[in-house]
Amino acid sequence: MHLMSAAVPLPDPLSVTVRAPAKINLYLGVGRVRPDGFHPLETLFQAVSLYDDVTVTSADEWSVSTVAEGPQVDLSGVPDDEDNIAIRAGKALVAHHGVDRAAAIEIAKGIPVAGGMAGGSADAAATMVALDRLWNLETSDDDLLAIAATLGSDVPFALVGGTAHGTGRGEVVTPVEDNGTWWWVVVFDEVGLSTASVYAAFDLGEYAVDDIAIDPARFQILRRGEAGATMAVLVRNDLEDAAFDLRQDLERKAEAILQCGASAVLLSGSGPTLLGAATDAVDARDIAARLAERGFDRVTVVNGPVAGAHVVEYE
Ligand SMILES: C[C@](O)(CO)[C@H](O)COP(=O)(O)OP(=O)(O)OC[C@H]1O[C@@H](n2ccc(N)nc2=O)[C@H](O)[C@@H]1O
Ligand SMILES: Nc1ncnc2c1ncn2[C@@H]1O[C@H](COP(=O)(O)OP(=O)(O)OP(=O)(O)O)[C@@H](O)[C@H]1O
Repeated sequence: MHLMSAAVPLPDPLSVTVRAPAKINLYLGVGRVRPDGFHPLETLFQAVSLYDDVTVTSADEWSVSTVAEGPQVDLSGVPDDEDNIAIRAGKALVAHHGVDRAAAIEIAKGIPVAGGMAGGSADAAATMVALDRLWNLETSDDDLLAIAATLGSDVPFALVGGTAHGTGRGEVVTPVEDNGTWWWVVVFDEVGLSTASVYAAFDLGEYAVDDIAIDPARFQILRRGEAGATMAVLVRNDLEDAAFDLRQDLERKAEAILQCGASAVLLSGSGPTLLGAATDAVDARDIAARLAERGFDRVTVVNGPVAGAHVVEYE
């Protein structure tokens, strides 16, 4: 697996910008909680066309600043200190190489905060790739993936992108053949939902089932690229009932998305973002327009799969 493209044009850039995608879980099977507090997962990740851009510049000390790119992004929950996962990622990379360096990190955030689309994980992945290029660290793919896993369960996938099978607590990522282009109507929420609280509600509701394995038919749908009508057969999210327990309004919202023409509705990761499945781009825009008519003002259209963290600017 090659996360990094081979050629770096110049030795000492002043700044590097890396783009990392949001993710959705087409399938999210969740088992009973493990002794370490995490839940075993069987998941199908898909990277979708909603992004955070992270720019890094060498500096005397670590800093991070964030700007919102779009009305779906409320920055109030984003730390501007060392709690920010981007700084944690930078420090983890530096520690791995045993070098004493720091950087100013600027995040242009298009992925909603605490929306279940792994925006923080995207920032962590983007920061690592950007710093690796800025300082020519030549970190191996395996090392990047290993460091990513220490930062969060979703971070390795943000490096890999595309469509992938996630196992373990989600951090073990294997690319999956996906020949389709999948269109989704994304319905954001005004209030975020904490991932840990949704997993806690999952335990409280005793929602774990014995069989979380992904059946071969789902891999076949992806391989054939049968988007559209088959999406309803493909999607599953075991965290849905737990998220609906915490936020009763989400179930009504999900019904509205179906009434507006989506062939299936799916909670994005731990929510509260909801996804409506569309057959193609035109269908997706029609569904989004109908939702807008019904007063949903935080709606966008995305497609997947798209690339994982990749350099977009090198100065
Ligand atoms: C819901 C998903 O987005 C689906 O991909 C992920 O499982 C969440 O991944 P993440 O946000 O990167 O989560 P982490 O930062 O690793 O963990 C945050 C918290 O979520 C819970 N957690 C996370 C992953 C997992 N497999 N089981 C869990 O129970 C734990 O309470 C953990 O303390
Ligand atoms: N760079 C960052 N961007 C967003 N949130 C961050 C960042 N660094 C730390 N955080 C903290 O992490 C919390 C979760 O952020 P994030 O936006 O990644 O949630 P999420 O999309 O629901 O995650 P996931 O889908 O992986 O469960 C935020 O509420 C915030 O307190």
